[in-house]
Amino acid sequence: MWSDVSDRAAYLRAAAQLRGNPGQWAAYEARGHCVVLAGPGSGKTKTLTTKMARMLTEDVHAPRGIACITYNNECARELEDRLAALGVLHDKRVFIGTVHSFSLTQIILPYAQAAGLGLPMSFGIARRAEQQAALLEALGRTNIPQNLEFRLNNYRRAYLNRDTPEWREADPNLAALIERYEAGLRRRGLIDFDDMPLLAVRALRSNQWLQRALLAKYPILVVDEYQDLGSALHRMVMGLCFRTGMRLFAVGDVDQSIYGFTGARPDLLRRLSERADVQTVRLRLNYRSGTRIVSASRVALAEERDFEAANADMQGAVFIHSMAGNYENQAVRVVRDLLPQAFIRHPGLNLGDVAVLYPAAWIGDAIADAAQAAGIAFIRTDGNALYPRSSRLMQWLEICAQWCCGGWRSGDPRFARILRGGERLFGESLKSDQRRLEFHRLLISVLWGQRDEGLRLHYWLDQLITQVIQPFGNSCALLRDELETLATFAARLSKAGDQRHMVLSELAGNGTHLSRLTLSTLHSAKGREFGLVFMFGLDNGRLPRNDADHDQRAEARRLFYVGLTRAKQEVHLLHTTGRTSPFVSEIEQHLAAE
Ligand SMILES: Nc1ncnc2c1ncn2[C@@H]1O[C@H](COP(=O)(O)OP(=O)(O)OP(=O)(O)O)[C@@H](O)[C@H]1O
Repeated sequence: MWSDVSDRAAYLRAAAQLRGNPGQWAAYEARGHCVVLAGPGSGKTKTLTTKMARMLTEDVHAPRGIACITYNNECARELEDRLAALGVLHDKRVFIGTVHSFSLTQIILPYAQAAGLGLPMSFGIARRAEQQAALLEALGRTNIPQNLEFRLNNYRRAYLNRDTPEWREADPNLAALIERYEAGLRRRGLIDFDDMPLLAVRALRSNQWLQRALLAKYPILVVDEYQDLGSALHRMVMGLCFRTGMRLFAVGDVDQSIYGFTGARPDLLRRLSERADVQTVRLRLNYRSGTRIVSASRVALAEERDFEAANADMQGAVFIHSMAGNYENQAVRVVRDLLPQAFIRHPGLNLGDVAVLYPAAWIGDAIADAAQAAGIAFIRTDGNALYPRSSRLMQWLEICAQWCCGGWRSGDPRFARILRGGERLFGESLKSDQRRLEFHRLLISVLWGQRDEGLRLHYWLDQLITQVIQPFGNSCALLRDELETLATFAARLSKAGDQRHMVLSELAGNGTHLSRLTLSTLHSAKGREFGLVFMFGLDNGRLPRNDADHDQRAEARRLFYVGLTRAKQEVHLLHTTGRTSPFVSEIEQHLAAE
């Protein structure tokens, strides 16, 4: 949670930059519902954060606040960082998080009983093993067929209203299985991840007073990356904003929709922007990328768009590399040749300005191994990362580590931020003032006593786990998954673990991206920007996949577009010789014709 704007000058300075762009300024000045629909690098996030800082100062007065919903915890962290840079401080006035966490913390936990959701007084969030046990029971089998969980969850997301005939008619067997599965979870006193938005929508639909209670708390709803958020959020927006009176400020880009496979519906954003009671703003200028990268991205998208680079003097460059050998051989070439050559062209950049992006996490293993062998520090943000980047507990530990590695002296991060983050995580067990005080006391004493960046991470973490995390976290139902993630990571740090040599500064560095090469899937790179981008593994059969149908091929094309548009100065498209992705071939033809 965040709060007051401590430094008005910071957001006013940011606003002065928007003034030169009529679209951004119109969005900044909008008083009613407003949707910003614009391409990559056009300043959607910049406009959103600056406007949020302004609305918190000028439009919404304490104790009321603003709820801001975004796609995942990584995007939420990006927004938190950008807001912090605008002087927006932490407290209870602002919610920033995913649809799931909004549903859980703002609707289900406070109102489950009053809203008649049929949940027990005390319920927990199902761990993976518990979900599987409930599903096996519902199936009456000993194994779960491949893809079933994926299909089941997509079905739940697609048919929100179970009172309609479609719920049962579209796939009667699946609908019945889901009902048995959910009943099994409830018997165990559990809800799962996908239950969260579903229960929240149900609670809102049948309780007008609940919509008004949320309006009282949050008169403004801000939504980032609208194209990737599914029907549940759209339903909430329809109810809360267009029937109950919350003001909506949403940004998104249909061309960057890359989560259709999880049930995201980009057409919902388009429909929203077509409403007569919504002011729709379109932005044309790309502030991020050089002119050559912008024109290559138009080719990549294969749709008529009028985007232009904001700075015509900045050309940027697009390189295509046909590479022999397997991914391991190719990765060595990236690390040994291409990366050093790029630094010679751009001596002002450092590793933190570079990303290697690839279509799937396993392809990233080759780059990670080559970087490790070459002694290059990197940070992985994909599924094969040291720990899931989406873990709020691990994100909090990263800032605790930063504080111990010098933040205590520089004020970056501030201890108040660590404290509030901790209070949010362990909130369930901090109900009394005395308990909260005890938490503050223990946390400061453990962190203060371990201010040494060379400290073995295993030792540092062990102190924190035994003295703070276990005493305050073990009784928190909402932390069960997170504690499992932490235990897995801690095991890797132990004497027999593959990460036993890790020191504190490495965990701190994981949270900053500074001076580290970023390794990421194309999906996880959404919303980010880098000076130099290497897109690795762009082979036919991988992007798009061999078995892709029409829609999947279109989504693969958008994914390619998202990757390409992360780059400011240079983008490198790398593919295996003889297996060029058709998307790369199109760019090749475009470059040849230039
Ligand atoms: N009016 C402006 N003047 C100068 N720089 C700007 C302006 N608007 C945006 N920028 C800069 O352009 C870059 C891209 O902005 P931002 O990340 O907000 O774009 P976005 O539309 O959210 O991009 P994407 O959809 O690709 O994630 C940032 O470095 C931002 O600071």
